This record gives sequence, C-alpha cells and structure tokens, in this order.
Amino acid sequence: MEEKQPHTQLTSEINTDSAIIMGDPARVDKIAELMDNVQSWAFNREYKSVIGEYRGKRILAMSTGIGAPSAGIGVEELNNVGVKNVIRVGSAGAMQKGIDFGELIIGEGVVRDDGLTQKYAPGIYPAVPSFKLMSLARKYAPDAVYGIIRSHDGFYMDDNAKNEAFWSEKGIVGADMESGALMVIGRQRHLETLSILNNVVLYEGDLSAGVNDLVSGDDLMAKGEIASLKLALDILSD
Ligand SMILES: O=P(O)(O)O[C@H]1O[C@H](CO)[C@@H](O)[C@H]1O
Ligand SMILES: O=c1cc[nH]c(=O)[nH]1
Repeated sequence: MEEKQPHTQLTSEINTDSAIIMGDPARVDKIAELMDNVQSWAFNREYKSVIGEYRGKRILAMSTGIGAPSAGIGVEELNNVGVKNVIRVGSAGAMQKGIDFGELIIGEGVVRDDGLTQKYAPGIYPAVPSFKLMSLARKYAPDAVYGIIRSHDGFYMDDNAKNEAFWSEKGIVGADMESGALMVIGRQRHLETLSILNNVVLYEGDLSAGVNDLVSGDDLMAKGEIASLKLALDILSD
C-alpha cells in the first residue's frame, strides 16, 4: 500500500491534478462551502485538506501554515502525489497606495526575500508563475492588481517600514510569505503555479490591525477572501 506523505497525509488516492493552498486552516472550511461533494481528507499539523468538485472538476484544498518552509513541504508533498497545478490563495499587505482592502493582488513574479528558496536556487533564479494559469487569471479577473510581489520571512521586523519603502519604490505591489517558495519549488518540480492574494493591509497601514480585521471578518476583507477563492476555483475548473 502507498505510504501517506508524512506531513500532509496525502496519497495519490486524492486523484486530482489540481490543488489550492492557503496559509490559514480556517480558509479551507470557507472554500469547502463553495465546492460540491466535499470530503475531508486530513488535518495533521498545519495541513488541513479537503477534496471537492467545482463545475465538475475535482480539486484539493489544503492549508500550509505560515511561512516558506511549511509551504515548501506542502508543495513537495503535493508533487509527490501527482498534483500538477497549484494556486495559492493568501492574504497580503499592499505595497502601493490606492490598493484597497479586499482587492486582489496577483503575482506576476516574486522578490525572493525568504531563506528557503535560496537553498533551492541562487537568488538570480526568477520566481515566476505559470503562463497558462496567469492567462486564465486575466480572463476571470481583469481588474485585479497585477505586478511583482515580495515574499519575506519576518512578520515582526524592526526594519519593516524601511524595507517596505524600499520595495514600494521599486514598484512591488504586495507582500506575503509563501508565494516565492511556491513558484521556485513549483518550477523545479514542473508544476504550474499562481498566487492570488487578498489585500488586508493598506500601504503604510498597521500590519497587525489588518491581519486582526481579516480574522474578525471585516466586510471588505471577507469579500476579498471569498473572491480570491472563487477565482482560484474558476481558473482550475476552466
Ligand atoms: O493568509 P495567509 O495565506 O496565511 O498569508 C499571509 O498571512 C500570513 C501572515 O499573517 C502569512 O502566511 C502571509 O503570507
Ligand atoms: O503585510 C502583510 C500582510 C499579510 N501578510 C504579509 O506577509 N504581509
């Protein structure tokens, strides 16, 4: 019998080539409400997974916790069980003025300001999404904010303001912690990847307050979260 993947507890019996990943296990319950014939698969450590159908397409949804290392393990184990398309649906902070709460930010590339991906490939290796999935994003969400995002490792850094000003000036549109790992590892494993982020912090806004508002269900952010999940489902079921 096939052994379960040690962290996610997945096996190839999930029987799908498409997965949606997210940091927060609670978001898995939200996406489950949007799918049909949902079956719980596993909940081990930070990896909560369900399988369901959307417009007849079988899709796995799984949380990966916070940060590149746990996302990286999740992506590797998805690859091990035969998944080929992986979309991350996360929350982000805006890096430019004028991006409102709940607006979707879609990464056309990622500044790899994390530690893990440096172990996979030198920093000059690009973190870029799949052209196929990006084309579908443009089809379903032409009005989203498209641009380069920055994935980092430290949420509570003393030099956050300085770093954000630096990267904002370079045109970066949003910040998260896992998209770089998804795209770098995904490319090396021949996966199609994409990252769709719901903005929860205005540029130069209070980081902790933004994430707290997402937890308490602030209306614009809650709508953005559902919109981001639906967009990933639309793309994978196209
Ligand atoms: O909402 P998720 O998917 O967890 O994404 C973002 O939120 C967390 C930080 O609050 C980090 O994981 C960051 O990337
Ligand atoms: O600013 C933010 C908000 C959420 N997650 C991040 O990584 N950064």
